[in-house]
Amino acid sequence: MNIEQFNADHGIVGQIEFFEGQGGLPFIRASNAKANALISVYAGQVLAYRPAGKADDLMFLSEKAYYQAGKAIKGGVPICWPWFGSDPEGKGRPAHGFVRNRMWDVIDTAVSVNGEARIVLGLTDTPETRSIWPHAFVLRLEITIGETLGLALITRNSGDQPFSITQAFHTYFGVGDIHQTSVSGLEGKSYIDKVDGGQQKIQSGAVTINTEVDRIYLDVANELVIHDAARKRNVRITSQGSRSAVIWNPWAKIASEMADLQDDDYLRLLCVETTNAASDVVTIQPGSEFRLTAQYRSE
Ligand SMILES: O=P(O)(O)OC[C@H]1O[C@H](O)[C@H](O)[C@@H](O)[C@@H]1O
Repeated sequence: MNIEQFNADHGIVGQIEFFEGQGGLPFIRASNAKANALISVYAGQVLAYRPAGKADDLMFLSEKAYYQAGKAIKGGVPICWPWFGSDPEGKGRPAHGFVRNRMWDVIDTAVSVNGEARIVLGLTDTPETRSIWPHAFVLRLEITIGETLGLALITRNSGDQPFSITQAFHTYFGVGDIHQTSVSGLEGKSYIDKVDGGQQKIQSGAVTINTEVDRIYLDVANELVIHDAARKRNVRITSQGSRSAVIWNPWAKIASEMADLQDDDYLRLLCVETTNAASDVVTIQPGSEFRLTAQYRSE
C-alpha cells in the first residue's frame, strides 16, 4: 500500500492526509475548522468524527476491532451492501454483504469553498464480486466532513438487468451511558423484533435500552434523535432514501461473546442504522442509480 502515492494523488496538505493506520491499512485524516474525522479506505468506513469544540467523538470505535483483510472493523460506520443482515438467498454468503471487509478505491477528494472536506470512495464489480453477487455495479460513498457528517451511498446499476438491494449505514454511535440514552422519532412505529422471533410490535414512547435490542423499524420518518443524557448531547440523524431503521445493542452476554468488543462496551455504544431493510427493498433499473443519504449532527 503506497501512502505516498495516495497523498500525491488525493492528499490536500493540512486538510486531507493519508497515512498507514492500524493493521497497515490506508487511513485518511480529515481536519478542518469544523471537524476532525478518521476514515479507512479499507471497507469504505468512517471510523471517527468529532465536530470542532465538542469533547466527544460521535462514533464508538472498539479498542478490540480487527484491522485485517477479510474482517469487518467494529465501530464507526460500516457499510452493509448489497444486502443487510443474513444472506437473503441462504447461500451462506457473509452477513451484511461483501463491501465492509474489502479494500475500496479512492475516487476523489476536495475541500469546498466553505471549508468542508469531501472524500469519495468507491467500488466497481469485478469477476470476483460477480462470483459472489452476479451484477455489474458502480458503488460510491461520498463523505462530507463539516459541522455535520454527511454520507451518501450511491448505487449505480451498470448492467443490463434490474437488481434489488438492501443496505445500511450500520453506524455505531458512542454514548456516555446506555442506561441514560433514548432514541426519539420512532414513537408509534411498527418494528420487527429480531430478539423475539421476528414478531411485529408497535413502539410505545421513545426507545430505551435495558436488554439486548435488535429491531428493524418500518415506515420511519427521516429524522431520529439520540438523547445522551450522560454526555449532555443530542445526535440528530436525518436521512433520505430510507424508510426503515435498525436499532441494535448487543447487551452484556453477546458483547462478552464477541471477540472484537470488550465485555462492557455495550454500555458505551448504540447502533442506530439508516437502512433499506426488511420490506424496504430497493430495485434499481439498468443505467439508473439510487442514493441513500444520512447526516449526523451533534447538538
Ligand atoms: O457483528 P455484526 O456482523 O457487525 O452485526 C451486528 C448486528 O448488526 C445488525 O444490527 C443486525 O440487526 C444484528 O442482528 C447484528 O448482530
